[in-house]
Amino acid sequence: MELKIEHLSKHFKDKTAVDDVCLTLTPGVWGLLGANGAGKTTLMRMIADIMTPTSGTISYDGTDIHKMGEAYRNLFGFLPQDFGYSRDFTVKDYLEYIAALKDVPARETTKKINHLLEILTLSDVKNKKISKLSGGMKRRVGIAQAMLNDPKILIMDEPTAGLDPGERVRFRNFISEFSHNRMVLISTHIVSDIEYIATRNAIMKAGHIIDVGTTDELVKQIEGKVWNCTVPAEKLPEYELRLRIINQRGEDNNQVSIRYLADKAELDGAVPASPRLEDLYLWLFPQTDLEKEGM
Ligand SMILES: Nc1ncnc2c1ncn2[C@@H]1O[C@H](COP(=O)(O)OP(=O)(O)OP(=O)(O)O)[C@@H](O)[C@H]1O
Repeated sequence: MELKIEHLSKHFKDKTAVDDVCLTLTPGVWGLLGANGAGKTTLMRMIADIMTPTSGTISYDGTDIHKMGEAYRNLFGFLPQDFGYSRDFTVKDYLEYIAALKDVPARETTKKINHLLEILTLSDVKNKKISKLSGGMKRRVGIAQAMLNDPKILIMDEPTAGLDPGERVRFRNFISEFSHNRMVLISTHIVSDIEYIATRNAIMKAGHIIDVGTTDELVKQIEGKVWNCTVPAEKLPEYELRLRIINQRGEDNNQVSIRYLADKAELDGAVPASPRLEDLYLWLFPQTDLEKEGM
């Protein structure tokens, strides 16, 4: 089972949002990482077949998805950044409505909905109006609707936005289990949400996929560039100007433990740290770049 994206581009009037992207998705969880404006949403919308590419093709097991029509949609679940629902819908009514739209057989609908409500800890609010739910609950209703037809391909745009730490952990475990024999593509800029569950990651910058690999493969490129050091607190302002400090934690005796990115140690007593995906993300997307649109 594979989803092959070949030379896919999307041009808007004065903007190229996705630029000649080639990527082959295989079963497992795929993290799509990139800063704001990198083109993640545009790419996902084209994979979901709700936006027409300017050029390029997407094929599922060798068949162009446009030729598959309904058959492709039946394989597919999509959580957009903002999913639409009528203000008057209760959670249960809404999921029943989506199940009907997705041609889920009527005899399976109630069982499926109850199962998803339970896993996503929404059973207690199933008769509440969606408009009255918290942001995290609304997001979980969005996740439930995307999974109603048991999709073989599940695409989720920022699924963990608004989830609290407990909900994030449950989501990660749930998706990990669900991804067996399916393709799950998750876009996020919260790297820790996918670091431990992504089989592979694709990194997107300014419309291009700039790297693809397992977390271990990807972080190799910054081995020897991540450092830990404990420094006196009064030195911190000076070091903040000189170094790319990515984490700092106050210690006893007016000391601060810092983690920073640099080609060499720079400070006496610095020890190399094992690189993590978040370090790579910050290496590839320095804060100054993150503030610019399109990186
Ligand atoms: N309909 C549109 N018309 C014009 N430009 C667009 C349109 N949709 C997206 N863009 C531009 O294309 C670029 C990529 O946008 P996209 O939303 O795909 O990025 P993203 O990586 O999903 O960002 P975010 O994480 O903020 O959602 C941005 O510069 C955006 O302004």
